[in-house]
Amino acid sequence: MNSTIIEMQGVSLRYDRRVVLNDIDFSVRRGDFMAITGPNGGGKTSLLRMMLKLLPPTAGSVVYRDTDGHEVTRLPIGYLPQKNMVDSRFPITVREVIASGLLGVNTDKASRMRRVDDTIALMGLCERADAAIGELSGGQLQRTLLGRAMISAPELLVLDEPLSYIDKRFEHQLYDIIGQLAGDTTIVLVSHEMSAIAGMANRHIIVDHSIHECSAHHHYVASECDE
Ligand SMILES: Nc1ncnc2c1ncn2[C@@H]1O[C@H](COP(=O)(O)OP(=O)(O)OP(=O)(O)O)[C@@H](O)[C@H]1O
Repeated sequence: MNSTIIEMQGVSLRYDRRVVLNDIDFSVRRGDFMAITGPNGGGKTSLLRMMLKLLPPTAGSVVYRDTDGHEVTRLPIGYLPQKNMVDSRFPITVREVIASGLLGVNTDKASRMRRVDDTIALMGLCERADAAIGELSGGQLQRTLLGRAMISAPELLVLDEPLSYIDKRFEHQLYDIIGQLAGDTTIVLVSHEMSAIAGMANRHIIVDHSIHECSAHHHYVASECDE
């Protein structure tokens, strides 16, 4: 089995003359739990968006590989974007948002509805299931989007700041959920609060216009991370 799922080669991203990411060579392997941190504006979200092929790099290539090592155009990916990238004025309910994570997944209606109900319960949203997303608190919206990202049990889960707006009680539940997925699901997670979640990851990355891979200990002290 080929373990590389995403391969980035010579990837750069520029806006006009401003270099956001410079000549990155980087692979995600199947089963990795990759924790990414770094300063504001360092390029973390841009890196994720290029990994997801939502943003084309200025130079270089992003390639997806199947388990035989063949290049494929698509992968089953669940994505939790940063909350500020979601338009909460859109007239759609919690249940509909979570169910939209199953679009393109081939299941019958009964099991689809069961999965939606189970995910709503897992995210602690039973009482808000039929609320419009514009009526939710920040944490409830975050849990709704997390439910959408996870409901299809994707091969790769990309989470941009999953802890933002989340209260302490759900934070611990989230660690349990992610802990259960880790190993079977490849996880790429961006967070500024690395304390608890970094301990669960097997790879630790600092993104500051380039990529530094470190030991877990060094994750807390970016300046020690020079290779
Ligand atoms: N569409 C755009 N046009 C111009 N510049 C952009 C655009 N999108 C992002 N940038 C710039 O690219 C840089 C990297 O942004 P990015 O959101 O990737 O950083 P980040 O590491 O995720 O930051 P944060 O920790 O604040 O979330 C920033 O300087 C940002 O202003």
